[in-house]
Amino acid sequence: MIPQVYDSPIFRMACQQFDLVADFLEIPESARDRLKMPKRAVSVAMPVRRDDGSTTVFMGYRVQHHLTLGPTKGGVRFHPDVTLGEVGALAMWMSWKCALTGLPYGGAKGGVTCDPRALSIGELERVTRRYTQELIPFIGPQIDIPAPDMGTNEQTMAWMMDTYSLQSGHCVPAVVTGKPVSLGGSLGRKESTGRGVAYLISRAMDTLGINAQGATAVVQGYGNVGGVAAASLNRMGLKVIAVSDAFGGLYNPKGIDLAKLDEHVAKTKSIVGFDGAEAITNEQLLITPCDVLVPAAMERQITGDNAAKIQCRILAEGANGPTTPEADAIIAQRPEIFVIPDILCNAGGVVVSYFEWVQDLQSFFWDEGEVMSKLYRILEQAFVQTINFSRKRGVSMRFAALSLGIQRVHEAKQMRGLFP
Ligand SMILES: NC(=O)C1=CN([C@@H]2O[C@H](COP(=O)(O)OP(=O)(O)OC[C@H]3O[C@@H](n4cnc5c(N)ncnc54)[C@H](OP(=O)(O)O)[C@@H]3O)[C@@H](O)[C@H]2O)C=CC1
Ligand SMILES: O=C(O)CCC(=O)C(=O)O
Repeated sequence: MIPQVYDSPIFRMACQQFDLVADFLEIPESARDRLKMPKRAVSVAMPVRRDDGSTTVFMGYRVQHHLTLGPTKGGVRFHPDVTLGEVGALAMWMSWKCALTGLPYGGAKGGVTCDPRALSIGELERVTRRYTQELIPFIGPQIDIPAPDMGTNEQTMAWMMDTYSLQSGHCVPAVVTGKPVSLGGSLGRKESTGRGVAYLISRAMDTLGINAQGATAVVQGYGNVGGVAAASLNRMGLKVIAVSDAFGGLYNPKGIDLAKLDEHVAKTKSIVGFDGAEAITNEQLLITPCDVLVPAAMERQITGDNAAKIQCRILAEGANGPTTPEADAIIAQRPEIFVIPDILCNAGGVVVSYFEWVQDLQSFFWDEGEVMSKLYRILEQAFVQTINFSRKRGVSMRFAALSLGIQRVHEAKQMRGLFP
C-alpha cells in the first residue's frame, strides 16, 4: 500500500520494480516495507521575494530513503514537475545505486517545484538559500549530503554550502558535493556522470563486439549528463547523429558537429535553431536507428507505446528511470538490445561525489587522474558483477543491478536488527 503523499506514477514505478525483485530474492514480506518506504521526508513551503517586489511561495522537498549504511546522498532537482512522490522514487533509486557501487550511503533526493529558466539569477539564489535554510536540521556531512541534479549546478551547490556554513560559523565544504573546485569540489565531478556513461557504453560495446569507429549515438537531453556523454562518445569515435533538449531535437546522419553546437547553445541556451542539422521531435529522436541510445533527460520516456519501436543495440540510461516497467517487458522480448540500467549507467556522478566528500573530510585533494582511475575501477566492478549476475541467474541487466543493490541493503538491515 503506497502512502498517499508519495502516490504518483514514478513512485509506483519504483515500487513495482522493488516488488518484482523482492519476489525474486524471496525477501520475507515482513522485511519489505522497511526496505521500500522512505525513512524521512521533509516538505517545506518557502516564501521568496521576487525581483518585482512580490512574494512567491515555492514548495521544496527532501526525502532520505534509508539510514542503515551511513549518511544519505543524492541530488537536488529544480523543475516544474517536482513532487514529493517523484523525489521519493529518486531517493529509493539512489539507495540501490549507492549499494550497487559499494558506497557507504543511503539514498536521498531533493527538489524545488520551480522553473529555473523563468527565474533571474538573484531569484534562483534566494530560492536556493531559502531551501537550504529550511533544511538545515536535516542535512550535514554526517546526515545527508545534497548534490546537483536536473536544473541545478555548481553555483547552486556553492550557495547551499555558503548558507549552511554561515549557520555553522565555519566553512563546511563536505555538506554538499558537486561544488566548484575553488570551494572544495572534486576535479572531475562535473564530467563524472557523462564520462561514466561513456565508459560503460565502451564496456558494453566490447561485450557485444561493436567497433566504436563510425558507430552511431543518439542522446536525449543535452545538459550536464547528455552533453558530456555525447562529447565523450564522440572522442571514442562514435558519430552523434541526434540530440535533443526540452524544446526539440536535431538530426544529422553524418554526425553533428558538437563543438559548433556548443557555441550555439552558449549563445541561445538551447540546441534548437542550430543550422548544422535538421529539426526532429523528441518522439522521433527516441526511435531513430542507432547503435547507442542514451536517454539523459527525464524519467518515463521509453514506455509501452514506443518500446517496440526503438532501434538501438545499446540502451544506456543516463537519466534516472527513463524506462517504464511496461517498456522493460517489451524490451525483454528483444534480446538484440543490451540495457545498461540507470542505477549502474549514471552512477559515475555519485561515485565522484563520494570522492569529493572524502577529500573534503580529509582536506586532502587528489589530482584528476586519481579521481578518474578510482571511478573507472568502481564502475568496472559494478558492471562485471551486474553482467555476471544477469547471466548466471538468467535475468535482465536491470533486474541484476537492482537485485545486487536491494540485497545489500536488505542484508545490512538484517544485521543491524530491529529496535527495540
Ligand atoms: N547531474 C548528475 O550528476 C546526475 C544526473 N542524473 C540524471 O540525469 C538526467 C539529466 O540530469 P542533468 O544532465 O544533470 O540535468 P540538466 O538540467 O543539466 O540537463 C537536462 C537536459 O534534459 C533536457 N530536457 C528536459 N526535459 C526534457 C524533455 N522532456 N525532453 C528532452 N529533453 C529534456 C534539458 O533541456 P533544457 O535545457 O531545454 O531544459 C537539458 O538539456 C536526470 O534524470 C538526472 O536525474 C543522474 C545521475 C547524476
Ligand atoms: O552526486 C550525488 O550525490 C547524487 C547524484 C544523483 O543525484 C544521482 O545519481 O541521481
